[in-house]
Amino acid sequence: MSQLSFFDDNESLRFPENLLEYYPQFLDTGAALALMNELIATAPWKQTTLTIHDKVLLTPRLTAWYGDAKQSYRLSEKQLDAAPWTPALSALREKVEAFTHLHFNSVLLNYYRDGNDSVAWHSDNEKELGQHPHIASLSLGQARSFDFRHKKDHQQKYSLKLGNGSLLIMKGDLQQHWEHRIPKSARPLQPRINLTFRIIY
Ligand SMILES: O=C(O)CCC(=O)C(=O)O
Ligand SMILES: [Fe+2]
Repeated sequence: MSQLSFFDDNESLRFPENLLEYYPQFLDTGAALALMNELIATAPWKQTTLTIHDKVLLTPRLTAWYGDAKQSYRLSEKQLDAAPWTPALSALREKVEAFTHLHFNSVLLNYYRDGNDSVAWHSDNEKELGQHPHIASLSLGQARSFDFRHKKDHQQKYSLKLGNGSLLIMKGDLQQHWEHRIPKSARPLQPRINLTFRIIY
């Protein structure tokens, strides 16, 4: 499978390949859109809350969580119960595992309904994920910008468009030294679902 290069004419714009791999066509267009529509209709979507400066706000996206039995995981201080794998998500997990040679025991789904939905700067560095987690991130539907920046030097900043059917592998020191986000868009955008396959210890 072809991997998109992070090389640019300007050598300094090159993102370290030991931290990210991007495969634009992991799923074909039709399969990716069909899966998105199935997930929109069937996943146990929840909108959680977050507290900023003593204000309780709704998280600007919907989430759902699937995993092996007895899998529990603290996400943003919230204990989420993992739903059992569905046939479609089991098949997808097998495809991701065959490609990455990793075994994932859970998947977090994010549903961005339109350009107002987003995820703020963060890193996935919960201790349950281990020191240098491999996270396989599959995107369905609307292409969205994925920004990342160095935690100690925000000038070191990159952006990548995550297209329909693409697979992004996050690995190495990425969660330790970098943070990422999906920004809001002023333009009207179609729905997008992102699935992050994770290994919870
Ligand atoms: O939607 C995405 O591509 C990223 C989601 C994300 O960063 C997360 O779930 O931790
Ligand atoms: Fe993340």
